[in-house]
Amino acid sequence: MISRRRDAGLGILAPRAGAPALSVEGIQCSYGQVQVLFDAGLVVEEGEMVALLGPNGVGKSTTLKVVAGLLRPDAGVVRLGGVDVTSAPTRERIARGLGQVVGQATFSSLTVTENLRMHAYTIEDRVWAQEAVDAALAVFPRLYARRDQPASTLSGGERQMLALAKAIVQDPRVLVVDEFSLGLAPVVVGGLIELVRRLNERGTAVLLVEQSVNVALSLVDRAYFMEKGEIVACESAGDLAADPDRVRDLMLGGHTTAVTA
Ligand SMILES: Nc1ncnc2c1ncn2[C@@H]1O[C@H](COP(=O)(O)OP(=O)(O)OP(=O)(O)O)[C@@H](O)[C@H]1O
Repeated sequence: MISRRRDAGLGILAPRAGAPALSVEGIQCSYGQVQVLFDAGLVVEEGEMVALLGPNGVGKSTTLKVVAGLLRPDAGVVRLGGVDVTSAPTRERIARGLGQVVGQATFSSLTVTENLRMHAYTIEDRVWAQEAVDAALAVFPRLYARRDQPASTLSGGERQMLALAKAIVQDPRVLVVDEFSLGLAPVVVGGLIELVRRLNERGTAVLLVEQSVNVALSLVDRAYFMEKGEIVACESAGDLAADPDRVRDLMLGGHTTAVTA
């Protein structure tokens, strides 16, 4: 099993004791002149698994891109372990324990193994880095069989596996995942879900955007619901599972409920 190893040589401050794994506060974000996030905020505590749900086009993926450092917000703060990373490059976020399965960011001309090695770059101990790559490949026999193929030749499901294998290499403190069930066969989704569950059981906090509400609610502790770029509700998965009508209403939008947690 991979041991925790962080802050490799970047001179990065330790996270604040007791701070959430991830917090997002007051995010405003635009594509050109069009604003899509309005004061969006959420919290993922250490070791927690949380979903971000809502109708199409309300800003869920945009929120994850802001967390991952792929988009710079117009206003607001992103913190990892209590440390403000709003202006930090992706490399620093990874070093602070952020793993991301957002936008399938693989290097398509590099092989599967080379892609994993790229994502082990924050690990100073090169022997340990190789062990981490081997451990990640061991989780996915399909990827192991394709380890010397360019990532461009992988299927959609195999690319999602590679994206999660990257996260295993990084051994993240908090993992953000954007819609891994989209377009994948149920058997592949089942395997990916199991892996995310195992990562979470080992202590990785998870923020999940997922089209399938059933998949999401079977996994998470809490769910935030987003509408038109704002968080409109936050409820426990247990309460939501007992109230399918409320879940349907929240997923259809048109809600004005205040955030309760
Ligand atoms: N690169 C982009 N350029 C311009 N507009 C964009 C871009 N990406 C997303 N948008 C717009 O921003 C809004 C929010 O998109 P986003 O992908 O964050 O929503 P979402 O809630 O994740 O949707 P879905 O559930 O359909 O994936 C949408 O209106 C979308 O059309």
